[in-house]
Amino acid sequence: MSDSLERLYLAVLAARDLDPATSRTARLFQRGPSKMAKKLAEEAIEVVIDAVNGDSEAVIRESADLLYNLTVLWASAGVRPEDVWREMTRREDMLGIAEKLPKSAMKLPKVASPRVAARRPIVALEGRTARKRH
Ligand SMILES: N=c1c2ncn([C@@H]3O[C@H](COP(=O)(O)OP(=O)(O)OP(=O)(O)O)[C@@H](O)[C@H]3O)c2ncn1[C@@H]1O[C@H](COP(=O)(O)O)[C@@H](O)[C@H]1O
Repeated sequence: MSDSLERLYLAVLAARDLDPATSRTARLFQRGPSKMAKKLAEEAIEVVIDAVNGDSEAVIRESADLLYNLTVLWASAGVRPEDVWREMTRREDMLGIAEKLPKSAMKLPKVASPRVAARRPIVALEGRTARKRH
């Protein structure tokens, strides 16, 4: 999926300078971040409504529109897809462990490389009772 989004992002960047009369993307850039944000919010609401209605086909279509409008907003905000993937990896490294660790074990190592510092130490779990002692 990230390949598709990255290709779309590059297409959006390329379309930014096209004629707004023929390019929706160029028109969105011409109208600015508030219009982009409005479209993104509209798409998010359409996804929600279709999901609540159990219309999975519509959820698929509106999700593609949502992702399109998201990449346009990323481009406008100077955010690249790889910036988002990096943050998702950071969370995957941390939250995947943090959900199981008792709070006392979540002290970051004092000195470490940025990537290691971002990871919480892995400790042997003593089962769910470990949480109750805090
Ligand atoms: N991936 C998309 C893409 N997905 C969705 N959309 C447009 O976004 C619309 C969905 O938003 P809306 O539901 O608000 O559409 P709408 O209600 O018809 O439009 P408005 O009345 O709200 O303006 C769709 O109808 C499409 O027209 C897209 N428009 C362009 N792209 C890609 O963006 C690149 C640049 O294309 P242009 O913008 O056409 O230059 C190309 O790679 C395109 O494939």
